[in-house]
Amino acid sequence: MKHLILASSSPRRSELLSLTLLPFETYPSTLEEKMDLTLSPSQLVESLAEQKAADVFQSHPDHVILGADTIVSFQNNRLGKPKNREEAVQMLNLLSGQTHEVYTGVCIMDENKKQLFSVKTSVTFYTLDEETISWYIGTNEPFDKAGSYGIQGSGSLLVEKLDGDYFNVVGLPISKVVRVLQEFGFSFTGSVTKTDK
Ligand SMILES: Cc1cn([C@H]2C[C@H](O)[C@@H](COP(=O)(O)OP(=O)(O)OP(=O)(O)O)O2)c(=O)[nH]c1=O
Repeated sequence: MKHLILASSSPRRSELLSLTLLPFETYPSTLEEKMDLTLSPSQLVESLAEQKAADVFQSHPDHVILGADTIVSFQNNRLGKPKNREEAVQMLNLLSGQTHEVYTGVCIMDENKKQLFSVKTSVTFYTLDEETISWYIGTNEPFDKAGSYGIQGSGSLLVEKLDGDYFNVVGLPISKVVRVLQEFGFSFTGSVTKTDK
């Protein structure tokens, strides 16, 4: 059985992949992410996920590599991580009272094959006044997250409703991921011994 590598520095992705109970190592890619605005949101996240996986595959060609990328898409805007407080304020104002889409692209590859897919989740925000936005930025949550919020943290207070896979918003659509990992020989159902009560 080949070893699995998560090509990511995201603690959330690591936690979500741990839910499978599969052993894996983590090697973040050093790729500098560029937003190619000629691509659709799903093409963009798939392309970035593929670049991250391919980057780590170069130094670990005998492993199965999983790369992922998450962006927030609202109308013609593609929102990654904010560079500073001003950008975070802008993004949260843009998303206030609106429904946006979160796309996560995933690339799983080894020396024989490559699987590329993306998952979309729609998220609706309550209307956010200035005070709420300032309070939320003060939590420091926005700065390492696409769209300037974390649904798994205090960002949950901004969200009115969601349509789709919650874990996709957090950075990895784990139930779809394990099904694709099965095509690479990993069995998540075989990784635990069940005892009947
Ligand atoms: C919208 C949203 C994003 N995010 C996170 C998931 C991703 O970690 C991050 C988007 O940045 P990414 O560039 O997808 O990932 P990353 O830089 O954190 O990690 P790596 O490239 O090494 O894999 O935003 C949340 O944690 N919660 C949310 O609600």
